[in-house]
Order: sequence, then structure tokens, then C-alpha cells
Amino acid sequence: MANGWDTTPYVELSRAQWSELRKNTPLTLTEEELEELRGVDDPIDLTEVTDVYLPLTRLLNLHFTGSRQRNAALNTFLGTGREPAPYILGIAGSVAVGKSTTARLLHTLLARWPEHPRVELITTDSFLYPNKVLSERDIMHRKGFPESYDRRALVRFVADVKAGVPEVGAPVYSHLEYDIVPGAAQTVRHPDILIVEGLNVLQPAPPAALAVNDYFDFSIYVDARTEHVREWYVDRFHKLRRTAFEDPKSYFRRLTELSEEEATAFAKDVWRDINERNLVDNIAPTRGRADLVLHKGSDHSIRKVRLRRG
Ligand SMILES: Nc1ncnc2c1ncn2[C@@H]1O[C@H](COP(=O)(O)OP(=O)(O)O)[C@@H](O)[C@H]1O
Ligand SMILES: CC(C)(COP(=O)(O)O)[C@@H](O)C(=O)NCCC(=O)O
Repeated sequence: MANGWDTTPYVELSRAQWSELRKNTPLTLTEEELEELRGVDDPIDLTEVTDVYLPLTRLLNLHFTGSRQRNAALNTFLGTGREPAPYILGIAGSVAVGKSTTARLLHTLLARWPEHPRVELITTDSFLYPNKVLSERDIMHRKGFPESYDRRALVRFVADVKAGVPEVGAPVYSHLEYDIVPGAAQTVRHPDILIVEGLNVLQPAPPAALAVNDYFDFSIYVDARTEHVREWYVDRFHKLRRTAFEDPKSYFRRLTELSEEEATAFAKDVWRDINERNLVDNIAPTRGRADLVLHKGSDHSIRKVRLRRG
């Protein structure tokens, strides 16, 4: 408080308060569609879509419109007739926190608004160096850490989309093969909205360079207590052992042969040595930079929302 003014840059709302802000936004998703979008071991239900995601799409729709108006003002000033630049939305958070479910849900929900039907999603794993390069640099155990990504290529990709390049290509990462797929590519074609999801998307740039978040119009950090995310990581690991790892093409196939106890110990070690370290050292410190924080409780459900207002 300075001179009686509330100067904190954040508004923190309980889930109940936030859900009021849905106003009359309609629910456009069915139970079957949600089933398709839900990540491995993510218990999200339609109540959470209604309470949390509908107000969020309402906010993003308003913000998108404001951003288009700002763009148009600039074009009028410059006397240029450029098409409006794509709106870029970043989504950050730990491994196993459920970022991909948030990203996939927003992808589907935002595309159902008439103002922005063309929404594309890219995950930053596409910009991980291939395993061969990671091995040569002796950083295979650092997959997911900032240095394991080709950050220049990622920034160039987002800069090109933002600049209105009609077709922008990116590599493809396979969780199954645990590597970049040789020769595979995905193409983003001038969307209304591009969602960029990944662990490190809120990391600041090195001096005199630009970071991917310099192109973001809005950013979301998916947050939970570290001990809860660890439990989710270990539970998901067990689930993956019974599903994806059974695939003959899975990089992790040998892990299906471990006993339950050995598997728990293995997952806890990977969590502690890789993912928790990355969370504590690189990811969590970027939370304050997000425009919106979705905070989850121990049962994965979103309990609080923090919005940056200035
Ligand atoms: N080893 C794996 N095999 C198959 N799918 C995986 C594996 N690890 C993670 N995934 C899937 O990849 C996606 C991204 O996971 P992750 O980076 O942990 O982020 P988050 O849980 O926040 O979405 C999720 O949909 C997850 O279920
Ligand atoms: C592929 C990931 C680095 C996430 O990539 P993102 O799309 O968030 O950039 C991560 O899911 C991962 O595989 N981490 C390595 C450690 C582990 O296997 O848990």
C-alpha cells in the first residue's frame, strides 16, 4: 500500500470467485471431447472446464480483441495494410504439472470463438536437440534444461509466425521414441492464435538477445507444490509403464521389466535429479513473469488463480 493505494501487481482469486467471471460464456465441449484432450493420469472434468477454463477463454477473447485494436492503430499510424499479427499465448510449468492438458483444452476452446477460429499449438520439445547432439555435448541427463533446446531456432520460429510469414515449419518430437523424429516437420500457417507450451518459455533472454516470451501477448504458468508434482510424476510413470512403454517402439520399454518397487525408486530418482532440479533452478523462478498463474491442489484440481493486472 502506498498513499492508500493497493500497489500489488496481482489479483488473487479463489476458484469460486474466478468461476463467477465466466459470465455467459457457453460450454462448447462435450465429455467425449474432454476425454480426448485429457493427459495421461489427469483427472480434469467438465466442472473444471466450466469453472476455470470458460472464464479464462472469456479473458483471452477480450484480450485478443484489445490486441487486434492496438495492432490496427499501429497500422493506421504507419499507413501500412498488414494483416493482423497472430496473437501468441505462452504456457509454462513443471514436467508432469499438466501443461499439455491446459494447452490442448485452450486450443480447442479458443477455436470455437468466432473471432479466432484458427488456433495452432506448438510444444517446445520440438526444439530439443536430437539425442545424438545431446550425447555429443554430454547433456542427455539435462533434457528439458535450457541448454538442451535450440533456443535460437525456437525464437526464430515464433518471430516468423508473429511477423506473418504464411508457413513456418518446426521439427517434431516423439515422447515414445524420446527423440526428434528425423525428417518429420509440422507447419504453422498464419493462425489467429499460436499457443507455445513448454517448460522454459518464460525464461528471460541472454543480454542483447530476444527470448521467445518477448513475442508473447499473454502467458500462463501452471503451478502446484513441488511435492504434489513429484507424486503426479511417479503415478504417471507407473501408468505409462502399463501403456506407452509397452509399445515395442518405446525408448523406455526395458522399464516395464522392473518390479513396482524398482519402478517407484527409478521414477523418484529421475524426478529428483532432473525434473525437480529444473523446476527449482529454472522454471519456478519464472512464475512471477506470467500474466496468469493457475494453482493446483494435491488432487490436480485448480484451486486459485492469480492475475497480473499491471
Ligand atoms: N515417457 C513418456 N511417454 C509417453 N508420453 C509421455 C512421456 N512423458 C510425458 N508424456 C506425455 O507428454 C506430454 C508432456 O508431458 P510433460 O512435459 O511432463 O508436461 P505436462 O505434464 O505438464 O503436460 C504429456 O501429455 C505426457 O502425458
Ligand atoms: C520432453 C520434455 C523435456 C518436455 O518438453 P517441453 O515440451 O516442455 O519443452 C520432458 O517431458 C522430458 O522428457 N524430460 C526428461 C526427463 C524425463 O524423462 O522425465
